[in-house]
Amino acid sequence: MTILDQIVQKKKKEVAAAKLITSYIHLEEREMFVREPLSFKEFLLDPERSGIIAEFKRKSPSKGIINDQVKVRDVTQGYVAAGASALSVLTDRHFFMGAKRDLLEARKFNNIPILRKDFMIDEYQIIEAKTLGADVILLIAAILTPEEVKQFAALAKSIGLNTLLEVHNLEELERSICDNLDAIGVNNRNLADFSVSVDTSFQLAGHIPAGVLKISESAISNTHVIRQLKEAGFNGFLIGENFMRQPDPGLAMQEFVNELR
Ligand SMILES: O=C(O)c1ccccc1NCC(=O)[C@H](O)[C@H](O)COP(=O)(O)O
Repeated sequence: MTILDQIVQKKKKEVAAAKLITSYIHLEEREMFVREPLSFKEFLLDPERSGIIAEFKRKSPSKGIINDQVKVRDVTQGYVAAGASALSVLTDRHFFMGAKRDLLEARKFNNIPILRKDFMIDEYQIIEAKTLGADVILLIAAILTPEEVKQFAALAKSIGLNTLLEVHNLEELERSICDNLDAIGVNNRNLADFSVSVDTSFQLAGHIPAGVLKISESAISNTHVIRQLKEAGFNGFLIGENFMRQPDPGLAMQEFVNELR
């Protein structure tokens, strides 16, 4: 491909993103849109932090209500004080009792990367994620074609967002790997039948290419597993229910992190 072809290709992407931005963003949301997202890698690889991506999750399809008595501000600030490397905030309302305003609220009071935890199936949601103050988007291989993963990751990169690709098996991993991924997360929960096994992470660890962060997601409930996952090369650990089940999730995380040290 000639330089001119490359310039034109890049320009097409830039223009496509610009068109989406102007058609999707209301004036008052533009301020957030121009905010420079934080680097997922920088925070996850910071040895002073725990490696934990702490999730705000009121409810889930597999467990029903987990905790609907706590406030986003209290929980997320508690997580940050306990040494979280990043936050994860569910924005799906119907299945998780999440809300877009939860993400806005978490952004307002915290200065570490925030993952918009949702089911991204359209470019619109990626643009929207940035207007809500997210730094990282989630692409779930099980619900996207390889072309969509590639296209969405490229769009995210073009507007400065980090991308976490979530896989559950080798087939999903191999078919979905592409450029512009910052992290690959192995979900220990089978989203089809909700069964959980951390062995899924150990099985896929060696197949994740160097240069992207390795994240283990779901069903992590003790520090022993984290030590084993670290030995297997994982840089990040997404934890929701284990903390959210407690009346003070931030305090629960602080005790967990103390045990990890
Ligand atoms: O958690 C669920 O029941 C669930 C069901 C269907 C799709 C996604 C689901 N969870 C999203 C997640 O990935 C988890 O919230 C996240 O990894 C934290 O898991 P956990 O520590 O087990 O709460």
